[in-house]
Amino acid sequence: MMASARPPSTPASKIEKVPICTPGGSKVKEEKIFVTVRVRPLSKKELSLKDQEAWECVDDNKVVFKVSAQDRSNLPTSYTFDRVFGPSCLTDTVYEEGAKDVALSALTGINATIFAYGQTSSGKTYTMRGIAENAVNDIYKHIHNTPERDFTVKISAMEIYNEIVRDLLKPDSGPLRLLDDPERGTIVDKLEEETAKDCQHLRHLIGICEAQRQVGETALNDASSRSHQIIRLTVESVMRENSDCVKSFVANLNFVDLAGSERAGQTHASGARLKEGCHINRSLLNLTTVIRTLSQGKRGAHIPYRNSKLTRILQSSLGGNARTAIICTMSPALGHVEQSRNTLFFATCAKEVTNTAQVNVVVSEKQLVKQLQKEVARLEAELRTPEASASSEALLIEKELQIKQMEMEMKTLKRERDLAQSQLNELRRKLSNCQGLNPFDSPPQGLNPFDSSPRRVVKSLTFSGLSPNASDKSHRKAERTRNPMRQSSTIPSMLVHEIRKLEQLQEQLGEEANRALEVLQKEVACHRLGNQDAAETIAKLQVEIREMRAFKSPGKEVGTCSMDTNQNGGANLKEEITRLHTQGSSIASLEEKLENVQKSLDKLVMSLPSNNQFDDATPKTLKSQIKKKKMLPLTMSSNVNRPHLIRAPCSPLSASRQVLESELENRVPETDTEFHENISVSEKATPSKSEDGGDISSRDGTPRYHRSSSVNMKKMQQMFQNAAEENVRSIRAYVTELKERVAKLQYQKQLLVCQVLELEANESAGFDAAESDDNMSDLEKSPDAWKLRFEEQMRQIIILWDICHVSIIHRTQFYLLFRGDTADQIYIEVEVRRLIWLEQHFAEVGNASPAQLGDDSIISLSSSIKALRHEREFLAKRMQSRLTEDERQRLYIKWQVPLDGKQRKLQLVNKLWTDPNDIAHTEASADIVARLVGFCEGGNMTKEMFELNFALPSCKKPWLLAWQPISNLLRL
Ligand SMILES: Nc1ncnc2c1ncn2[C@@H]1O[C@H](COP(=O)(O)OP(=O)(O)OP(=O)(O)O)[C@@H](O)[C@H]1O
Repeated sequence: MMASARPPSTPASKIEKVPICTPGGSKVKEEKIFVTVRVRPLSKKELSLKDQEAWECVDDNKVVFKVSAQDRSNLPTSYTFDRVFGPSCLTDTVYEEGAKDVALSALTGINATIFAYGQTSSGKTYTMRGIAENAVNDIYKHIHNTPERDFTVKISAMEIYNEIVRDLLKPDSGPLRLLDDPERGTIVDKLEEETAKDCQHLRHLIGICEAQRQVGETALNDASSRSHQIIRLTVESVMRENSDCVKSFVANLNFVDLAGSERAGQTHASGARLKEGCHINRSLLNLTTVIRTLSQGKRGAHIPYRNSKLTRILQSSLGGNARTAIICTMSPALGHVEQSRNTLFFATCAKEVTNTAQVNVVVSEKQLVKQLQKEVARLEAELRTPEASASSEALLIEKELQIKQMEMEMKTLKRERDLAQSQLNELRRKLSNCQGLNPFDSPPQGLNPFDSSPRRVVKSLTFSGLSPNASDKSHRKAERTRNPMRQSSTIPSMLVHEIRKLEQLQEQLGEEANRALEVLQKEVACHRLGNQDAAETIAKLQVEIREMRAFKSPGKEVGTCSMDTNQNGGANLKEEITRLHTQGSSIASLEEKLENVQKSLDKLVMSLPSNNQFDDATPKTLKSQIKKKKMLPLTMSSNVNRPHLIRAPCSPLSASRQVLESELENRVPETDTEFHENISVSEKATPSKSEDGGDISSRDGTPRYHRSSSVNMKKMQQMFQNAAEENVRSIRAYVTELKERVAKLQYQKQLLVCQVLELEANESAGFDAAESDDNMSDLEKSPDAWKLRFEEQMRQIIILWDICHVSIIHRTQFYLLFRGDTADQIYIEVEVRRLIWLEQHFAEVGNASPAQLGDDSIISLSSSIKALRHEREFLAKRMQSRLTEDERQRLYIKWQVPLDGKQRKLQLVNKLWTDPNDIAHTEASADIVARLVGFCEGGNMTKEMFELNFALPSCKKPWLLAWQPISNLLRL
C-alpha cells in the first residue's frame, strides 16, 4: 500500500495485500507507470515576447521538436508516450484518457497516485485541479451507483515547503515528522484526517487545502506554487448486507502537484524565492534520480528514496504497491526548450518504472478481537472445565499406573530369575548324583565354573577315549545316541549361558526401568508445568485483547504506538530491545532443549537391540518381556521435552502419540505361536479403548502400551524413531518461527534506532544522518554502482554549484579533473557535502552581506554572487589575451552573442555555466574557462589541490572557497 497510507477507520485493522485479478482470472503483478505529456498553449507573456512554438503534438502519442536544431543535433527530436495532449486539449480529456482509470482503482482497494511534473508555469496546478475535481465527481458517482457497499472517504493534505512537511488541513500544527513503519512504510506523524460527508464537503475541504498552500510571484508565474502539495483521499468500502463480513477494501488516492523546476536566471528569484527555488530544485533532482534509477530496472540497485521527503512520502507510488499516472506538463515556447527537454527526459525514464499494485483487503478489528476472545475462551475452558481437568487427571493417573506396572514387571522378572537359578541348582544337584562328579564343584585352576567354553566339553570327550580332533557332527551325534548321559552333560553349559544372559538382561532392565521411572516422574512434573504455561498463554492473549481495545480509543494509531511521540521514543526503544533480548535467550534455551531431545533420541535408538540380538536359546517369554521393557523408555523419551513444546504450533507430543497409536492399530501379527498365544491372552485381558477418545490406558487400568509387546521390534524401533523425528521437526519449525519473529523485531529495532539517530541529528542541526548513511554505503559498491553514483553525484554537484554561485573556475577545474575514476570517490563525496553545507548555510544566513553579519569572513549568498560577478569580469578580460579574434567570433556565433552587441566578451562569459541541467552546455563552458585560465596547457591541475576536509576556509573571497591553489594560479 502507499508508503504513508493511514489505515482506514478501524485503526487496529489488519490489511492484507491480495494480488489483482484480471477478468480472465490471471494475476496482474506488475504495471508500468502511465505517462502522459500535456503541452499548454503559449502564454500571454510568451506571445508578447514573440516566442515561437517549438513543439508539436503530431499524434496522440508523439511530441516532436519543430525547430531545426542548431548545434546540438545529437539530441532527440521526437518523444513517444502513453498519451500526448496538445495545447487545444481540455483538462477533462486529460483526466478521461490520462488519469481516470488509475484514480478509480482506489474504489476497489488499489492505491493510486496521480502527479503532475514540469517546469514552473507549465500548467501543473491548472491540470491537477481539473483532475482532482473530475476524480471526486466520479468517486461519488460510483458510490451512488454501488448501494451494496458502504463507502467512507477521508481526506488529508500536506505540503513540503523548504523540505518541511506541513499539514494543510491543520496549518497551525507546525512541522510534521516522517516515521518509518515496518508494515506501512513511511507515515506522516499526526497528519490530520477528515471524513468527507459528501461530494460538496470534500470539494470544500480540497479548497481549504489549496488556499493554505505556499504560493509566490516569480517572473515566470504570478501564482507560482512554492511547495509540493499532496492531497490524499482514503477510500474504504464494506459490504452492507453481510454484517459478519470480515473484509473490506481500503486504498489511498494521492493527487500530487509538484512545485516546478526553475532557473534562478529565468525567475529572477532572490531572497526567500531563491531559497525556495533551491529546495524545489534539489528535491526534484532527487525525484529524477529515483525515477532514473528505477527505470534502469537493476535488481538490488540503491534507490535514494531517503534523500528527500518527497521521495520518502511517495516511495510506494514509485516502484511500489500503487498504480501511478504521471502527467508531465510543458510550455511549447522555444525559450523554454532546455527545461522542456528535461521534462521529456524525466517522462521517458518514468515510462520504464514498474509498480506492483495489490488490492488492500482489511480484516476488521472486530473480527480480530472476536478471534482472540475465542482463543482465550478455548484455553480457559481447557483449564477449567471438568473434561479438561479430567483429562489432565487421567494423564497423571495413567503415568502413575505405568510406574506401578513397571514395578510389577520388575518383580516378575526377579521371580523368573530366581526360578531359573533354582532350576540350575536342581540340575547341578542331579548331575552330581548321577555321575558322582560335579564338574562345577572343583574347577581346574583358572577356569570359571560357569565357563561354557569348548575346553570343558573337550575334557569330557577325552575321558571317553575320543580324539579331540574327531569333533565332527556325525561323531557327536553318534556319541549323543550312544550315551544319553554324555548328551545331558552339555545342558549345564547351555544353562550357564542362559543364566548369564538372563543376568545381563536383568541388569539392563533394571537400569532401563530406573531411567523410565525417572522420565515418567519428570513427565508428571512437566505436565503440571504445562498447565502453568497454558495459563501464561491465556494471560498474554488477554493482554493482547486489552491492547486491541485500547487501540480503539480515539487519537491512537495502530502499530505506531512505539513511535508516536518523541518522549516515548527512548522508552519504547528500550522496551523493544529488552524484548528482543528475552526472545533471543528463549530461543537459545529452546535450541539447547532441541539438542537434548535429539541426543536422547539418538541414545535410545542406539540402545535398542536389533531383532537378531536374541539368540534362539533365549526363552520366548523372556524375549517378549525384554521387548516390552525395551520400548518403555522410548515411549517416555518422546515425551521428555513436552513442557518445552507446550506452546509450539503443533504439539510434538500428540504427533508421536498419533504415530504410535496408528502403528499399534496396524501392527502385523507375529508368526511365533507361543509368543502370539502369550500376547493374545494379554490382549484379551487388556482391551484398548483408543477408538472412543484416544485414552491410552485400558479399561482395567492396565496401560495400553503393555500389549504392544506383540509389535515387531524393528517396526517399533522405526516407529519411535519416526515419532521422535517428528517431534524434532516440530521443535525446529517452532524455533524457525521464533527466529523469524526475532528477525522482524530486530528490523523494527533498527528502524527505531534510525529514528532516534535522525532525531538526534535534527536536533544538533548536523547534516542528514540518513543521507550520510546512504552515501557511505554507496562507496562500498561495485564499479558499476559507482559509475551510476558518480553520474548522479556530478549532476547534483553541478546543480549545487549553480545554486550556491560557486566559482566557475573551480567548477571547471573540478569538472575536468574528476571524470569518474573510482579513486575520485572521496573527492566527490567531500564536494557534495561541502556544497550541501554551503546551500544550507546560505539558506540560514539568507541574503545578508558580510557587513550586516558583522563578520567579513562569513560567506553569504550575496557575497558569493558578487564574487562570481568579479570572476566573470576577470575571465572576460582574459578573452582578449587567451583567444584569437577568429576564435572569439566563432564563440559569439555559437553562444548567440550578437556580433554587433556591446561587451560581447562579458556577455559570452556570463552565459557560461548557467544551465546545470544541460550536460552539453556544461562541457562547452568548462572547455572555454579552461582555455581562459590555461588549465589545458601546462597540466597544472592535480587532484590533491582539492583539500579533503569538510570545514570551510577562512578565505575572504567566497568564490574561491577552499580552493587556494586556484587563487595562486590566478595571481600568476
Ligand atoms: N492547458 C492550459 N491552457 C490554458 N492555460 C493554461 C494551461 N496550463 C496552464 N495555463 C495557465 O498557465 C499559467 C501557469 O499555470 P500553473 O500555475 O498551473 O503552472 P505551474 O506549472 O503550476 O507553475 P508553478 O510550478 O510555478 O506553480 C496559469 O495562468 C494557467 O492558467
